[in-house]
Amino acid sequence: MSFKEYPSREALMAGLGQTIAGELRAALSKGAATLSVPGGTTPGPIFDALAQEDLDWPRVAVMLNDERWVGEESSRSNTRLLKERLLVAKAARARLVPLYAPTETPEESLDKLAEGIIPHLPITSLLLGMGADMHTASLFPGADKLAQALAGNAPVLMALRAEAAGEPRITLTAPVLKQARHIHILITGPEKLDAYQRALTLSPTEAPVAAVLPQATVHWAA
Ligand SMILES: O=C(O)[C@H](O)[C@@H](O)[C@H](O)[C@H](O)COP(=O)(O)O
Repeated sequence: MSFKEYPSREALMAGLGQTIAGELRAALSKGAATLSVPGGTTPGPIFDALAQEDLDWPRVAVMLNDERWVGEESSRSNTRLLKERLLVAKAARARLVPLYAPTETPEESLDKLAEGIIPHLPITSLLLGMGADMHTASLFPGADKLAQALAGNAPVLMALRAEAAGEPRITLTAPVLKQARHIHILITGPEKLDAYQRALTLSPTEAPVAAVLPQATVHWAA
Protein backbone atom coordinates (compact mmCIF):
# COMPACT_ATOMS: atom_id res chain seq x y z
CA MET A 1 0.00 0.00 0.00
CA SER A 2 1.27 3.48 -0.65
CA PHE A 3 0.02 7.03 -0.23
CA LYS A 4 0.92 9.90 -2.49
CA GLU A 5 0.14 13.50 -1.64
CA TYR A 6 0.10 16.18 -4.37
CA PRO A 7 0.53 19.94 -3.94
CA SER A 8 -2.78 20.67 -5.72
CA ARG A 9 -5.73 18.93 -7.37
CA GLU A 10 -4.42 20.07 -10.76
CA ALA A 11 -1.06 18.40 -10.06
CA LEU A 12 -2.87 15.26 -8.92
CA MET A 13 -5.05 14.99 -12.01
CA ALA A 14 -2.19 15.67 -14.44
CA GLY A 15 0.30 13.44 -12.62
CA LEU A 16 -2.03 10.48 -12.19
CA GLY A 17 -3.21 10.82 -15.79
CA GLN A 18 0.40 10.49 -16.92
CA THR A 19 1.05 7.54 -14.61
CA ILE A 20 -1.93 5.66 -16.01
CA ALA A 21 -1.02 6.50 -19.60
CA GLY A 22 2.47 5.11 -18.92
CA GLU A 23 1.03 1.86 -17.57
CA LEU A 24 -1.23 1.46 -20.59
CA ARG A 25 1.65 2.23 -22.97
CA ALA A 26 3.84 -0.40 -21.32
CA ALA A 27 1.06 -3.01 -21.54
CA LEU A 28 0.38 -2.14 -25.19
CA SER A 29 4.03 -2.78 -26.05
CA LYS A 30 3.36 -6.42 -25.12
CA GLY A 31 -0.29 -6.85 -26.13
CA ALA A 32 -3.65 -5.35 -25.28
CA ALA A 33 -4.56 -3.15 -22.33
CA THR A 34 -7.63 -2.61 -20.18
CA LEU A 35 -8.48 0.58 -18.33
CA SER A 36 -11.28 0.57 -15.76
CA VAL A 37 -12.52 3.82 -14.27
CA PRO A 38 -15.06 5.20 -11.79
CA GLY A 39 -17.94 7.54 -12.41
CA GLY A 40 -18.91 10.21 -9.93
CA THR A 41 -17.78 13.79 -9.64
CA THR A 42 -14.02 13.50 -9.05
CA PRO A 43 -12.37 11.88 -12.11
CA GLY A 44 -13.46 14.28 -14.91
CA PRO A 45 -10.12 16.15 -15.10
CA ILE A 46 -8.15 12.89 -15.31
CA PHE A 47 -10.41 11.81 -18.16
CA ASP A 48 -9.66 15.11 -19.91
CA ALA A 49 -5.92 14.50 -19.50
CA LEU A 50 -6.07 10.87 -20.64
CA ALA A 51 -8.16 11.69 -23.71
CA GLN A 52 -5.23 13.78 -25.00
CA GLU A 53 -2.64 11.00 -24.62
CA ASP A 54 -1.04 9.50 -27.68
CA LEU A 55 -1.84 5.83 -27.18
CA ASP A 56 -2.85 3.05 -29.51
CA TRP A 57 -6.41 3.58 -28.25
CA PRO A 58 -8.13 1.02 -30.53
CA ARG A 59 -6.22 -1.64 -28.56
CA VAL A 60 -7.32 -0.24 -25.20
CA ALA A 61 -10.53 -1.65 -23.71
CA VAL A 62 -12.19 0.94 -21.48
CA MET A 63 -14.82 0.08 -18.93
CA LEU A 64 -16.46 1.38 -15.81
CA ASN A 65 -15.91 -0.11 -12.38
CA ASP A 66 -19.60 0.28 -11.71
CA GLU A 67 -22.77 1.76 -13.10
CA ARG A 68 -25.94 3.23 -11.70
CA TRP A 69 -28.90 1.50 -13.33
CA VAL A 70 -30.11 4.51 -15.31
CA GLY A 71 -30.13 5.26 -19.04
CA GLU A 72 -27.64 7.57 -20.69
CA GLU A 73 -30.21 10.37 -20.79
CA SER A 74 -29.75 10.66 -17.01
CA SER A 75 -27.06 12.98 -15.65
CA ARG A 76 -26.32 10.18 -13.13
CA SER A 77 -25.22 7.78 -15.88
CA ASN A 78 -21.53 6.94 -15.56
CA THR A 79 -21.55 5.71 -19.17
CA ARG A 80 -22.63 9.18 -20.22
CA LEU A 81 -19.74 10.73 -18.29
CA LEU A 82 -17.33 8.31 -19.91
CA LYS A 83 -18.58 9.16 -23.39
CA GLU A 84 -18.49 12.89 -22.73
CA ARG A 85 -15.12 13.18 -20.97
CA LEU A 86 -12.91 10.16 -21.71
CA LEU A 87 -13.93 8.64 -25.03
CA VAL A 88 -13.25 11.87 -26.92
CA ALA A 89 -10.28 13.47 -28.72
CA LYS A 90 -7.51 10.87 -29.13
CA ALA A 91 -9.33 8.36 -26.92
CA ALA A 92 -12.45 8.43 -29.11
CA ARG A 93 -11.17 5.28 -30.82
CA ALA A 94 -10.85 3.26 -27.61
CA ARG A 95 -13.04 0.23 -27.26
CA LEU A 96 -15.90 0.71 -24.78
CA VAL A 97 -16.86 -2.41 -22.86
CA PRO A 98 -20.43 -1.70 -21.69
CA LEU A 99 -21.64 -1.96 -18.12
CA TYR A 100 -25.21 -0.98 -18.94
CA ALA A 101 -28.00 -2.33 -21.12
CA PRO A 102 -31.54 -0.99 -21.28
CA THR A 103 -33.32 -3.67 -19.26
CA GLU A 104 -35.50 -2.79 -16.33
CA THR A 105 -33.29 -4.48 -13.76
CA PRO A 106 -29.52 -5.05 -13.77
CA GLU A 107 -30.06 -8.75 -13.05
CA GLU A 108 -31.59 -9.22 -16.51
CA SER A 109 -28.37 -8.01 -18.16
CA LEU A 110 -25.74 -9.38 -15.79
CA ASP A 111 -24.71 -12.50 -17.72
CA LYS A 112 -24.48 -10.75 -21.06
CA LEU A 113 -22.44 -7.83 -19.68
CA ALA A 114 -20.12 -10.20 -17.79
CA GLU A 115 -19.49 -12.13 -21.02
CA GLY A 116 -18.27 -8.91 -22.61
CA ILE A 117 -15.95 -8.10 -19.72
CA ILE A 118 -14.23 -11.45 -19.15
CA PRO A 119 -12.02 -11.36 -22.31
CA HIS A 120 -10.56 -8.03 -21.12
CA LEU A 121 -9.42 -9.24 -17.70
CA PRO A 122 -7.21 -8.77 -15.80
CA ILE A 123 -7.47 -5.00 -15.76
CA THR A 124 -4.19 -3.23 -16.56
CA SER A 125 -4.93 0.08 -14.85
CA LEU A 126 -7.73 0.38 -12.33
CA LEU A 127 -8.71 3.86 -11.21
CA LEU A 128 -11.07 3.82 -8.22
CA GLY A 129 -12.99 6.55 -6.48
CA MET A 130 -14.07 6.36 -2.87
CA GLY A 131 -17.03 7.80 -0.99
CA ALA A 132 -16.82 9.35 2.47
CA ASP A 133 -18.66 6.21 3.65
CA MET A 134 -15.64 4.19 2.39
CA HIS A 135 -17.46 2.54 -0.52
CA THR A 136 -15.55 1.96 -3.71
CA ALA A 137 -16.96 0.96 -7.09
CA SER A 138 -20.52 0.07 -5.95
CA LEU A 139 -19.35 -1.95 -2.97
CA PHE A 140 -21.30 -0.01 -0.34
CA PRO A 141 -21.23 -0.71 3.40
CA GLY A 142 -24.57 -2.33 4.21
CA ALA A 143 -25.34 -3.31 0.58
CA ASP A 144 -27.63 -6.32 0.25
CA LYS A 145 -25.02 -8.59 -1.39
CA LEU A 146 -21.81 -7.07 -0.06
CA ALA A 147 -20.53 -10.29 1.50
CA GLN A 148 -20.91 -12.21 -1.78
CA ALA A 149 -19.26 -9.39 -3.76
CA LEU A 150 -16.26 -9.38 -1.40
CA ALA A 151 -15.83 -13.17 -1.46
CA GLY A 152 -12.89 -14.70 -3.31
CA ASN A 153 -15.24 -16.76 -5.47
CA ALA A 154 -17.54 -13.89 -6.46
CA PRO A 155 -18.65 -13.73 -10.09
CA VAL A 156 -17.02 -10.98 -12.16
CA LEU A 157 -20.05 -8.72 -12.05
CA MET A 158 -22.88 -8.35 -9.53
CA ALA A 159 -26.00 -6.27 -9.03
CA LEU A 160 -26.20 -4.62 -5.61
CA ARG A 161 -28.67 -2.44 -3.79
CA ALA A 162 -27.86 -0.12 -0.93
CA GLU A 163 -29.71 2.76 0.65
CA ALA A 164 -26.83 5.19 0.09
CA ALA A 165 -26.54 4.15 -3.57
CA GLY A 166 -29.85 5.59 -4.75
CA GLU A 167 -30.68 3.49 -7.79
CA PRO A 168 -29.68 -0.20 -8.20
CA ARG A 169 -26.04 -0.66 -9.12
CA ILE A 170 -23.96 -3.05 -11.13
CA THR A 171 -20.34 -3.46 -10.05
CA LEU A 172 -17.13 -5.32 -10.63
CA THR A 173 -16.56 -7.50 -7.58
CA ALA A 174 -13.63 -7.49 -5.15
CA PRO A 175 -11.64 -10.36 -6.76
CA VAL A 176 -11.70 -8.61 -10.16
CA LEU A 177 -10.60 -5.33 -8.61
CA LYS A 178 -7.82 -7.00 -6.62
CA GLN A 179 -6.44 -8.79 -9.68
CA ALA A 180 -5.81 -5.51 -11.52
CA ARG A 181 -2.11 -4.99 -12.37
CA HIS A 182 -2.10 -1.39 -11.10
CA ILE A 183 -4.63 -0.03 -8.61
CA HIS A 184 -5.01 3.71 -8.02
CA ILE A 185 -7.47 5.28 -5.61
CA LEU A 186 -8.26 8.91 -6.33
CA ILE A 187 -9.43 11.06 -3.42
CA THR A 188 -9.56 14.77 -2.72
CA GLY A 189 -10.39 16.91 0.31
CA PRO A 190 -10.13 16.44 4.08
CA GLU A 191 -13.28 14.32 4.48
CA LYS A 192 -12.02 11.58 2.17
CA LEU A 193 -8.53 11.68 3.69
CA ASP A 194 -10.14 11.02 7.05
CA ALA A 195 -12.28 8.21 5.57
CA TYR A 196 -9.19 6.59 4.03
CA GLN A 197 -7.37 6.73 7.38
CA ARG A 198 -10.36 5.12 9.11
CA ALA A 199 -10.57 2.43 6.41
CA LEU A 200 -7.00 1.38 7.25
CA THR A 201 -8.26 0.17 10.63
CA LEU A 202 -11.48 -1.49 9.46
CA SER A 203 -12.52 -4.72 7.70
CA PRO A 204 -13.86 -4.72 4.11
CA THR A 205 -17.34 -5.44 5.46
CA GLU A 206 -17.24 -2.16 7.38
CA ALA A 207 -15.12 -0.27 4.85
CA PRO A 208 -15.29 -1.99 1.43
CA VAL A 209 -12.34 0.04 0.08
CA ALA A 210 -10.17 -1.87 2.57
CA ALA A 211 -10.45 -4.90 0.25
CA VAL A 212 -8.12 -3.25 -2.27
CA LEU A 213 -5.99 -1.02 -0.03
CA PRO A 214 -3.11 -3.48 0.42
CA GLN A 215 -2.38 -3.47 -3.33
CA ALA A 216 -3.36 0.14 -4.04
CA THR A 217 -1.70 3.50 -4.30
CA VAL A 218 -3.86 6.21 -2.81
CA HIS A 219 -3.51 9.59 -4.54
CA TRP A 220 -4.65 12.62 -2.56
CA ALA A 221 -4.73 16.39 -2.81
CA ALA A 222 -6.49 18.87 -0.55
O1 LIG B 1 -20.76 5.57 -9.70
C1 LIG B 1 -20.22 5.83 -8.66
O2 LIG B 1 -20.82 6.42 -7.75
C2 LIG B 1 -18.80 5.48 -8.45
O3 LIG B 1 -18.10 4.79 -9.32
C3 LIG B 1 -18.35 5.54 -7.03
O4 LIG B 1 -17.69 4.46 -6.51
C4 LIG B 1 -17.55 6.82 -6.88
O5 LIG B 1 -16.25 6.65 -7.34
C5 LIG B 1 -17.55 7.31 -5.46
O6 LIG B 1 -18.88 7.40 -5.03
C6 LIG B 1 -16.91 8.67 -5.33
O7 LIG B 1 -17.71 9.59 -5.99
P1 LIG B 1 -17.37 11.10 -6.10
O8 LIG B 1 -16.14 11.21 -6.93
O9 LIG B 1 -18.57 11.73 -6.75
O10 LIG B 1 -17.16 11.58 -4.68
